[in-house]
Amino acid sequence: MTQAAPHHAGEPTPEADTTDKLIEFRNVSRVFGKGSSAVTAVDEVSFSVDRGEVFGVIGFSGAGKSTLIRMINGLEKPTTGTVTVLGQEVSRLSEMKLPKLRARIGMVFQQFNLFTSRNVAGNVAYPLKVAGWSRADREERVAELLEFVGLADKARHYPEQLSGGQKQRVGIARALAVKPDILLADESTSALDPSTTTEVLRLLRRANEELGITIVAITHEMEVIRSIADRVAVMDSGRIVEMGTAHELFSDPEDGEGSFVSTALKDRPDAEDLARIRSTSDGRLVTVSLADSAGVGEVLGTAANHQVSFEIVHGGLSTTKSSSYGLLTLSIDGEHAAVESFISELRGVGQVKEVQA
Ligand SMILES: Nc1ncnc2c1ncn2[C@@H]1O[C@H](COP(=O)(O)OP(=O)(O)OP(=O)(O)O)[C@@H](O)[C@H]1O
Repeated sequence: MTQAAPHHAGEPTPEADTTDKLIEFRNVSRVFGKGSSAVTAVDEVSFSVDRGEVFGVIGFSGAGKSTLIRMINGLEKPTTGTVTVLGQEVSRLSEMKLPKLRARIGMVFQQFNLFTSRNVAGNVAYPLKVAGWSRADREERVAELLEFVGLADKARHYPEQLSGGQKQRVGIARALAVKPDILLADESTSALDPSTTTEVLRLLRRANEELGITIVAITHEMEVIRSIADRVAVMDSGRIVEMGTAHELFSDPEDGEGSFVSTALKDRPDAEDLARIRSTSDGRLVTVSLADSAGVGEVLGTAANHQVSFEIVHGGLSTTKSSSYGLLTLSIDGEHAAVESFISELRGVGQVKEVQA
């Protein structure tokens, strides 16, 4: 990346922030402990996040997601490698400069972390007070933010009077208060029920689309990635094992036992499903991965012309932030040659794999 020469030892100038790569990890590892008890929480990770992107990091518990996100705002330091945020190498910033960088990075937490003794307006105003905003400016900004998150009528309520979803909306308003460039969302919906999750995800999406804020969201919930992420990194044992657009990941997940995406999507029938399917149907089983669900209906509609019949025995169609995809398992009945010709037609709309029953 392009970066201006440091103006004195180890501290790049703020003007270095001219790049569209807001965050860059280069060969970053973080090891906790020493010797035989050492744990490599993050292992040789490299990726970058562009301005305006929603970047999701997903993986099983203990994969290293929290450690990774904490390196973005300097709460953790890499053992090796470099983390550059807004043009500045985080671990080289002085105690004086780190708070300035942190002020440009908002954070939303799983447990909301609101001040119970302050009301909603007081919680949202807090970072503005720390940043030295005048009372009049604070009041104006708080009103604007509460309007944005749909809680204008709750300004004088205390956190204990709010639902989980409302508390998280206060958390988001507070994180956005000082107009940061980056929002870090650490399992922001994990404590919420499904309908509240949707409401909070919709708000994060609006923050990205309407305010242009770059978001890094770490989660173990596929739904979060599916509905807001542009690009995704899948972490396993400290490493990034898959990375791509949300669409690539969902429409063509890595096969194999233990692959996070395959397991979470349950995209292919497992042994139990197969036994159930086999007890009711003896057709040829294939899985069709659709990178785009357009066209599949038309092909399925030609089954009768091919003199085959089929049944969708597993999977379905779904959408990501920007597109649709599908993973269908079909049981196809008919003469061998007819089934073959129907399958070759299916290959025109997706990737077809035989399912070994
Ligand atoms: N301060 C620490 N000291 C020692 N080990 C740590 C520390 N922080 C994290 N670890 C270890 O590093 C590994 C990665 O942890 P991390 O919390 O980053 O994973 P995670 O994917 O965020 O998991 P979760 O979703 O459960 O929080 C784990 O094995 C964890 O026990």
